[in-house]
Amino acid sequence: MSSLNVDYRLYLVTEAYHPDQDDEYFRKVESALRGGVTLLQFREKKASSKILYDVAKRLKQLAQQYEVPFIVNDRVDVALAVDADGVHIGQDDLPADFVRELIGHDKILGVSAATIDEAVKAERDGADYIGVGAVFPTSSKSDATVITSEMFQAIRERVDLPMVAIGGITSDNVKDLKTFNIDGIAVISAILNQKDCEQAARRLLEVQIKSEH
Ligand SMILES: Cc1ncc(COP(=O)(O)OP(=O)(O)O)c(N)n1
Ligand SMILES: Cc1nc(C(=O)O)sc1CCOP(=O)(O)O
Ligand SMILES: [Mg+2]
Repeated sequence: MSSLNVDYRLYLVTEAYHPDQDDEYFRKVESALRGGVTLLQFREKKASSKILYDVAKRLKQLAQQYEVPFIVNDRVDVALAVDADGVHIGQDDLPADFVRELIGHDKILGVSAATIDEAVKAERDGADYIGVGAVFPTSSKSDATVITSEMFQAIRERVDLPMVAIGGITSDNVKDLKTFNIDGIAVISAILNQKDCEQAARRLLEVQIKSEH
């Protein structure tokens, strides 16, 4: 586990970089950062390694400008190449204990968990946080399965790590998560599919704060 103090409240996960919409992609991410995103994940499933490297370098620079940690999804090589602040891996990616060895203890390691066993193992393997979902149906990840609120609660009770909820979260349904004692939410479409990403991010932060009371 790293000793970094991370603010997990609003975790933006990126999607679908297209070179012909390069300006729009970075404009949206920067707008969201202005709106108060606290953590940024580069998630790109289809691009070449060269594009991943170039885009990751630019996103890392943006994140640094807004003093937000920069995490790379899946690709430990890309994370190391751009000296990202951390890596997020799932159950089909490299094993978490091995990734922890590769990245060392000064980097953030996030692991996806949808069961108690996965969450307990993630903690044992050195994860700094777990991403738990999908909490609602989502069209942003084709193989995401919605977990029950009982499972979510059971994971919360068994694991001491910071817990980020993901999947189908919007400013309308985020209040339904308030009983789960989460440390933050991770979203793609609730920010990036909105016209005004800055406003969308602000609103998500506001609703979270309101639903704490
Ligand atoms: C914060 C966060 N939580 C979960 C995931 C999902 O990771 P994974 O299960 O590896 O699926 P892909 O995102 O790689 O398709 C995540 N990316 N971020
Ligand atoms: C990347 C990801 N992982 C999930 C999981 O359940 O592990 S759901 C998901 C997609 C999140 O996108 P949106 O906020 O648009 O629903
Ligand atoms: Mg993955």
